[in-house]
Amino acid sequence: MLNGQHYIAGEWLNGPDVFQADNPSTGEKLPTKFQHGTEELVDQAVQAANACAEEFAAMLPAKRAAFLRAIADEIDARGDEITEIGNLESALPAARLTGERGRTVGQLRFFADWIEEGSWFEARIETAQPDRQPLPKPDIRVMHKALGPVGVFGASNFPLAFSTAGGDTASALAAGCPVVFKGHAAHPGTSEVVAKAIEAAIKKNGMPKGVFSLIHGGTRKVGQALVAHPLIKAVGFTGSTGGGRALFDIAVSRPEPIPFYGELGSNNPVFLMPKAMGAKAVEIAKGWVGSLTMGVGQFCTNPGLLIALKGADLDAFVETAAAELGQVGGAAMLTDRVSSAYHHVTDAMAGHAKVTCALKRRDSDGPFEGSPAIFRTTAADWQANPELAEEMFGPAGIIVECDTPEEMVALSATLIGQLTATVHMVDADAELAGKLRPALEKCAGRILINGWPTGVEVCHSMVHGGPYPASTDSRATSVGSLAIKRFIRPVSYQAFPDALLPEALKDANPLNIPRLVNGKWQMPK
Ligand SMILES: NC(=O)C1=CN([C@@H]2O[C@H](COP(=O)(O)OP(=O)(O)OC[C@H]3O[C@@H](n4cnc5c(N)ncnc54)[C@H](OP(=O)(O)O)[C@@H]3O)[C@@H](O)[C@H]2O)C=CC1
Ligand SMILES: O=C(O)CCC(=O)C(=O)O
Repeated sequence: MLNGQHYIAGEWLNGPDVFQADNPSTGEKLPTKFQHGTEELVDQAVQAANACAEEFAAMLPAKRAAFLRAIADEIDARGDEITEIGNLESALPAARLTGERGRTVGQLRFFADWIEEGSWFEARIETAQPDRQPLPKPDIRVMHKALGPVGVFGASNFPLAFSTAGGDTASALAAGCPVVFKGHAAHPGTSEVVAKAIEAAIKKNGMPKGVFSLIHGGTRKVGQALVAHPLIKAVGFTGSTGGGRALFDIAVSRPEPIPFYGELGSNNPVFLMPKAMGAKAVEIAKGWVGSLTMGVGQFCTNPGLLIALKGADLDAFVETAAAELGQVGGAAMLTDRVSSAYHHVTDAMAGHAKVTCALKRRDSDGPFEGSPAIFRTTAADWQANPELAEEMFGPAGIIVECDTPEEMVALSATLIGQLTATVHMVDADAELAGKLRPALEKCAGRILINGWPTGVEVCHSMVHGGPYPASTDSRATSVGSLAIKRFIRPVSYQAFPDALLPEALKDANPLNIPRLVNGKWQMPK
């Protein structure tokens, strides 16, 4: 049974007004009335987070790891409830939500293992050389410490893996940062059930109450107040370029600017190499359709921009893709806003003088409907008309036709920041693919060969980010163990007596973690 309340530092609280989530499948309001957030409630949550920030940061990794694992267990224990409400609020099918839950709990357990392993501290020790000439060298040690309370914004398109206990929350808690989570109005019930799982884990593990709060929105002031709050030390965000940029501007304009890690939009260009197209255009087209339509195309990794040589192979590709897409019906998108934005951008594309429409349908008049679409243009027109590079968040792609391989290479050098870039090739395309690599390294966070970018693997070598506008900080990732780096900072300790040092830096290495000692790695016993 949902209560519709905010979860603030261990209490379930009301706000001044209420909102209801939409059921995207019917367009009707769901019954639960959720409380609006306020600036006062944001302050209450952040104050509580700040009050426990030092204790939480100083906790031994094993204790925080047990907490993360308990959250995962509590989410699993509510699996059916989460799938049921998640489906009503997002229209995502049960199988997708079950898979996303697996990714979410897997991510929490992954971070638990990672903080226990200990190399994330990046502990380095340089021992003193009192006799060094001309000056003695002091003992200097460094390790990474939690930044303090972190604000997290849930994404509409991943109600679990990029939401309440999703990647940003998991990496911030792993780092030792209390989290104040701003829920997405598209799935407040899903957020409430997951917050109840976190509440249970807090109680079972004796965590301080301020370590996690969920505050619903209902008004933009909530998110703005969270980013502007003087005690918030960093923000994690997944969403639109416009929303992310507005909040980024607040974060960096504060009297004390803070890091804002926004994972924003991307076209995810895919280069179809000529020899690969000659050998398997139909197979590649089928793969593209699968990736393009996954989750009604509502992935920031959706491959929405294809670049290929014009000719018979490309025509066969488009024919296959259009036929395959003909089998994929339109479906309800996440929100009215997402669906309206999709229709707006695809209508503009279809009406553009420099674009040919290879496929565009509207399968129903439902307010949240989104149907597949394919557009074609030339490389010259694509480059001369920047509006053709606008992200189409949904199951739509634009194919850019090049006259020559040289034109493909030239186009690659004009790409703006991307989460991913993909090359489909066979061995005989290696020379051309090699020429693309420098430009793709420059624009993208992840480069794939013969794969599809949807479905980000949670692992140690993942980068889910990229140069702006794909993200607001190209040095960061929001998925994988490197994500913890966003919420920690290095502190050096000079000439500290052993007893005053944090555990990670004590001579005896009580945490048994890898450390760089006088320039040489010492591995745990
Ligand atoms: N990069 C990605 O992965 C994603 C991109 N998108 C893109 O975003 C579009 C809209 O989807 P949505 O998920 O709602 O993303 P938004 O960016 O609109 O919203 C994300 C979160 O940020 C808040 N927010 C947005 N703008 C502001 C602002 N100016 N001030 C304060 N808070 C703000 C929203 O609050 P509130 O709910 O109150 O508006 C919400 O909590 C999609 O059509 C798609 O283009 C969507 C999902 C993922
Ligand atoms: O492709 C994925 O698995 C993740 C995509 C993503 O981060 C997003 O759509 O927000």
